[in-house]
Amino acid sequence: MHPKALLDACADLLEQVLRLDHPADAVVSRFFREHRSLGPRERATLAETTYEALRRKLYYDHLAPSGRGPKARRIAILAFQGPRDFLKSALDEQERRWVDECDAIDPKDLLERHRHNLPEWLVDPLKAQLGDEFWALSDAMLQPAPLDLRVNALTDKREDVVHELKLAGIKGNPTPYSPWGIRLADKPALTKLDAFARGAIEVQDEGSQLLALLLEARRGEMVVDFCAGAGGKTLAIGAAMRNTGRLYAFDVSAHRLDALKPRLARSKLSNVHPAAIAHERDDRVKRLAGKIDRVIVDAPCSGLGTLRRNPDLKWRQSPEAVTEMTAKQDAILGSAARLVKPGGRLVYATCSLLPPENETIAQAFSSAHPDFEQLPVADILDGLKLGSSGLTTGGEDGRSYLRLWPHRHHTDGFFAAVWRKR
Ligand SMILES: C[S@@+](CC[C@H](N)C(=O)[O-])C[C@H]1O[C@@H](n2cnc3c(N)ncnc32)[C@H](O)[C@@H]1O
Repeated sequence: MHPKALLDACADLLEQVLRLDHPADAVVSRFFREHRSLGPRERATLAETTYEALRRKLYYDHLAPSGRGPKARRIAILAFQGPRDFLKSALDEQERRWVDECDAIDPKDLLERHRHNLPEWLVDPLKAQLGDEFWALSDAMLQPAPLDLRVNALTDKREDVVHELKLAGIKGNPTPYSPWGIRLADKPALTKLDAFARGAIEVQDEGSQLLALLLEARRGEMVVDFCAGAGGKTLAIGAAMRNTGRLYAFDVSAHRLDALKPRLARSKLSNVHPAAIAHERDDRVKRLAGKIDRVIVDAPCSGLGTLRRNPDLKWRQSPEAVTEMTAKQDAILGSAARLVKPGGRLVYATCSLLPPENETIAQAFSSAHPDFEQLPVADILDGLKLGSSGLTTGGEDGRSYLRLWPHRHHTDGFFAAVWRKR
């Protein structure tokens, strides 16, 4: 594609994405469906430029007025993810000079907001938790996330899959925390690989794998994944159960559960039972009350731990939406807890970085449910021989909750709390 045409396409796509009225990934997918002739490299440039524009939106909004032409084109030029020579061949002389001036700006001379590129309402709660480390987090949030895979523990060994990928020209290393994980060096297409087709690998962030591990689901048990979505954790848990017992995958979104089905077919698991529920107090939930060995609530949340992948969330979320979310989280956790039988385990998890969606929900649950004893996450990680150092916070000794941060652990941001029903 001619550089000018690709830059125009970037500007068209950005014009749609920057309205922020739909999730960026949905807008990008629709754009690709409407422009079927785009090749894989062009698609990569379009997607990466879009995500870069969303990541550094405040910075680019600050620079854009000094350029000329439609705003979406100016942002597309500033955020363009491709060789500089290629970009410049799409520009006129004046635009080229402008790009050079912008490239020469020293980040040290910028206002804080143009460096961290976060909305103000998010800055204070993050600084309150991290102090000076806030800058390491905000830098990490401006980078794309690595591509992590989870090896299907039912069918394959991690070292064999690493070797198989290597033979296919794909470099990957075992992840530091999850025994199932492989972190790839690049972002290759995976769907044509035999390992993918036969269900030996799934794309899953290492942090998400750790949440599934915290459930410690065993052979023959009755387990519920209460907010299963497209089943990232369901598939990991089903394999950990060695395809025995019964694993219910509940969700209020039948559409999301539909996306689980092809993954389930590839995985060779036959112990998973997806079921759409109307709400958290659905009759199906009531019928299983007190009968379940382990329940995981991967609650709907602000998603702010995933800003590397979903940078539009920081512009589409608001303090009001977070407050609404916490009421939902509280209600879902309370209902899901009724499923757990005496001696059973309950895991509450989010991919949020905000205490009101995390520690506050967990503490309120503990206070309201004296029949649930909180288990220190660090004890579980140590028991699994995964090592807990630096992964947990809270309680007198900092061992209560799992707290993963992109800049420390190179995973998405995750929280988890665990209880045992007395
Ligand atoms: C964080 S996502 C789950 C991701 C999934 N566990 C995974 O690992 O791929 C949260 C899910 O909760 C679902 N949800 C929202 N409200 C719910 C409710 N009241 N009961 C059950 N699920 C709900 C959403 O549809 C969404 O799929």
